[in-house]
Amino acid sequence: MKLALTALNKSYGSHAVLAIDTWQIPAGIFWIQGENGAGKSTLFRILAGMLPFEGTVVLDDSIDQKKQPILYRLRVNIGEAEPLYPSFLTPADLLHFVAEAKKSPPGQLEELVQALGINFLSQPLGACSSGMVKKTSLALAFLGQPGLIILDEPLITIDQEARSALFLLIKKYHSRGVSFLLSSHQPFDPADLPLSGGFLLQNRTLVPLPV
Ligand SMILES: Nc1ncnc2c1ncn2[C@@H]1O[C@H](COP(=O)(O)OP(=O)(O)OP(=O)(O)O)[C@@H](O)[C@H]1O
Repeated sequence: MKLALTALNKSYGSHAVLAIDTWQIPAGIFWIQGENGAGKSTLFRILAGMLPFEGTVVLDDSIDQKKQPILYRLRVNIGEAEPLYPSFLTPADLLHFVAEAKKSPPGQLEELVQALGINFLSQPLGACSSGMVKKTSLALAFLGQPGLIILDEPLITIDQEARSALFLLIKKYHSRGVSFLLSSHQPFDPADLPLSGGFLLQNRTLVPLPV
């Protein structure tokens, strides 16, 4: 997987949030850091195809998000920092819907449910704790056959067991060729996760950081 951005600009009204001339990452696991309000979630939502922006985002030198939106969205998944879902839906409803939309291979959904300890499949999300909702969102982010999985603050609200399960899943999918973009205000322990590189989002652009 290779991701390349060119002349990417994003503003909310008159508030400019991102101005990235060029940025490229090869396959790997990358940590994006930045202060509160630096624009990490905005960048992640743009990369996931959820927000309009100026510029180009291209995967593997060939899949342009704006020109091949369906193919692009099959290859890029996101787990949002603070996911919000309709309260009447259950984790099972969401997981089955997304599994179908993302062309999930047989057995994948069950494997993710088991790995993340989602033993509340039929409980409406409105009655789930924030950690339960977050675990559901993390399972959703792995569904299908993505080349890139973006996880915005994946560690918030989940317990130690789920955190270990998540690190194992990231390593397993990475060994199959999936790349990851992660944000976290807490550092990742190299014993938990082998990072390929890091970037700081500052002054609306991305600066490489030593890992
Ligand atoms: N929908 C929106 N409308 C207007 N401004 C927004 C919107 N979403 C984000 N912003 C602004 O864009 C800037 C970047 O926000 P963003 O959520 O991308 O930052 P972040 O780096 O993810 O922050 P945090 O670490 O606090 O989660 C902030 O100044 C924020 O107020």
